[in-house]
Amino acid sequence: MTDRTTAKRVAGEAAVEAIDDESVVGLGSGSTAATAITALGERVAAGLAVRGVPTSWQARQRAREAGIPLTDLDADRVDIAIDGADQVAPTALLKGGGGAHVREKIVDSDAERFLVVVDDSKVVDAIDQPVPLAVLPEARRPVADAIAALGGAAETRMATRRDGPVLTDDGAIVVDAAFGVIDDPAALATELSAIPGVVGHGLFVDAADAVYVGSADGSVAVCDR
Ligand SMILES: O=C(CO)[C@H](O)[C@H](O)COP(=O)(O)O
Repeated sequence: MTDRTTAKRVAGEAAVEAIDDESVVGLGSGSTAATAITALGERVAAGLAVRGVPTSWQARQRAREAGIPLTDLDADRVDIAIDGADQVAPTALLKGGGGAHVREKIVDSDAERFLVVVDDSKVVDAIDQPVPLAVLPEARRPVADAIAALGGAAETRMATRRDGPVLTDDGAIVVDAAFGVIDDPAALATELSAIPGVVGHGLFVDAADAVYVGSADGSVAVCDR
């Protein structure tokens, strides 16, 4: 097991301890959130009564395998969501490495409490990785032009196992928009949301209630936000 794997697992397991009986739980996407789904499945097997709301096809499959009963946002409000992130800065998260950021934002923002689980390599002073966008396919070129007008550079994320772009669970293409170091994530988030054809973006501003940061030595730092 790699150091990074241990760090992710302990963060996921620690966050799952915060889930109360009878909760509706947002189930995040990605490898770190997967450790929380596994740990939650173990608590369900031990008698915890919860219902999960998956943030992606992947999360749904993992939850089924873990034995977690599922519900949806029509039927239930989310009490607590646990999700990963690609970067964690003081006032914002970057998400969408797996292209699930639109559904993740819907579920995570519906939650009464949103817990982020990361290994310690994800904590940064400022977000500097490209921002994933979910874009309607017809809007690819106009969105790229709008990103350029904001001083960024847009690159369509291509699939590795087939010819064509990466598609989200909802059929949007994923465009990664590079801006270098993002000094004002709130302002950029507003600008990205206003671009026609952008279904959603991976900047989550002031969204987390707590961040669980796992380390390779098995320790977890919990940072309330
Ligand atoms: O936002 C996400 C998917 O869209 C993931 O939560 C994010 O990419 C982190 O993934 P991992 O825990 O595998 O590093």
